[in-house]
Amino acid sequence: MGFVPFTFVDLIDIILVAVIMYWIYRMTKGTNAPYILSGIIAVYLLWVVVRALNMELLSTILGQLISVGAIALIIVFQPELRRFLQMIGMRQKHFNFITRIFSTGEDTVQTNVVPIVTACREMSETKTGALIVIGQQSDLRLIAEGGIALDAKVSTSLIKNIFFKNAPLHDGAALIEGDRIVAAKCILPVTQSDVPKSFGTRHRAAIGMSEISDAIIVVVSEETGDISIAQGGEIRLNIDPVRLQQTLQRYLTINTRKRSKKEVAE
Ligand SMILES: Nc1ncnc2c1ncn2[C@@H]1O[C@H](COP(=O)(O)OP(=O)(O)OP(=O)(O)O)[C@@H](O)[C@H]1O
Repeated sequence: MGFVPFTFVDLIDIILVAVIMYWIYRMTKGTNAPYILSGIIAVYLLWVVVRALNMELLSTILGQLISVGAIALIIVFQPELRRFLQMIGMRQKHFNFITRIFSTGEDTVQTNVVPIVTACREMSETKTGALIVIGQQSDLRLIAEGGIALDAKVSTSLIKNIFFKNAPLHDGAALIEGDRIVAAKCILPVTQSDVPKSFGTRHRAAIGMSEISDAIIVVVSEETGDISIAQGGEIRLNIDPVRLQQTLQRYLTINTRKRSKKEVAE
């Protein structure tokens, strides 16, 4: 018996399936979707077996179930599909070839974390609620467009002013890119993952935003004054200002290094 021929197209096929499976894993991490998905796969496998055994009645019933399956999938996985579309919407800024050619390098200005950390420390002391998104490579235009455009230099006073209780812009998130506060009063996507019941919408929005982009989100709790930081779908609760500064600097440095490596490779 000879070997099954393995072509270059088969290799691409396997890589693409692996990438899709990884995406599905990332999008469904922490939700009930994997259980539903395994149920669907079980029904499908049963249908294949039943058909192979020529069991007419069962095969017809399962076949009918599977034919309406596509619509059922869209309904069941609506939150995940939504997150997936948002993820595509917030693709990397440099992914776009045309943008890369015409890029002036302005978007690589490093964020100075010191005024942000000082503002968070002072807001923490006064228990002023805040939600700050620090953008990196993901394109956050959609988020900025949902808020009020600002385009002002990052400063401690301005951040505190935005989140000052009852100030017109205090509700929602402030978006920082490079050294500018791009917008305030932005609405972030709330996570659909399983998070502790004690998490309110501000913390859920921080996690949700970090799931669909590479942004770093800093939260100051209005209830406790605690500072938390969300990145990559994970949230680190109650970190002190010194740790906040170190963590922000580390996240931003990692990304800058990744970027310069990419630029060298290009
Ligand atoms: N999707 C969202 N996008 C942006 N900001 C949001 C969003 N959801 C809630 N917020 C902000 O969070 C505030 C409500 O926070 P809430 O008390 O529900 O959350 P929390 O996580 O318990 O935070 P805290 O510890 O500060 O009370 C809102 O007034 C609004 O400013």
